[in-house]
Amino acid sequence: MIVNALLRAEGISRSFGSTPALREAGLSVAAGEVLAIMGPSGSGKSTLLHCLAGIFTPDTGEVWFDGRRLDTLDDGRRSELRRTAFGFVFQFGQLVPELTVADNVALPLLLGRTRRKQAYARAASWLERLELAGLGGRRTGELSGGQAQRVAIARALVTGPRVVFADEPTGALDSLTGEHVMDLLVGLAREEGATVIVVTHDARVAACADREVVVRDGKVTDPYAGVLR
Ligand SMILES: Nc1ncnc2c1ncn2[C@@H]1O[C@H](COP(=O)(O)OP(=O)(O)OP(=O)(O)O)[C@@H](O)[C@H]1O
Repeated sequence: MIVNALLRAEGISRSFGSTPALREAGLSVAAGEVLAIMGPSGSGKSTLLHCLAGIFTPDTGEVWFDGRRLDTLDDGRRSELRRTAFGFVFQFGQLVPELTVADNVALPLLLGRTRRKQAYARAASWLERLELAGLGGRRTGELSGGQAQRVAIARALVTGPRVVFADEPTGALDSLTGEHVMDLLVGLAREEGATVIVVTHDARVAACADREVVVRDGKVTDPYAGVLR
């Protein structure tokens, strides 16, 4: 197993009503690792991601982040941890349409009480890194799918997160655009030393990862497959 894992799930189970989504799933993720979670539709990938990120709490089992139990933190502490240590990229619908691109990227910093001027300066620098310079004043509805996903990546990375959670980040994009978006996400996260956990159906997306695990029937089939350390 991974010694000193940054993030670890141990025997986590979670049901929705009578539907079991996770059945004693286990997974360890090392700091700086880029991990792909694959598996059939309905196998429990998103539920696992949400439990690792503290969005859902498992019914049983434990989740540890950086040596601390995450699943037993109260809602306020878990949302603070999500805001400060984690970044999120979803398939779509994550940007606030009433706000401009720059507002969307600056938002997590403003919520964390960074001063306005500094927040917008950092947002502008991240927009540039994501090849979006000049688009800061646009409304998100005026963007292409690939541009919107790059804005979402800028927003996920602007706070300097330890872990970026991505759920089908290229699911709504054509394959060439998806590849470009993935290259930017993985490249920039590596530059920043962030860990990336990406749920995907796409083998080309998984190929960007250091390691790939498969979820089947609510379990990680071989949680240490491909572990090098
Ligand atoms: N909010 C929910 N309410 C009820 N059932 C849910 C909910 N979320 C997930 N489930 C059920 O839990 C199981 C696992 O779902 P999950 O979304 O984790 O799978 P997945 O592998 O991510 O699927 P997909 O690849 O299709 O997105 C499925 O049977 C699903 O129907």
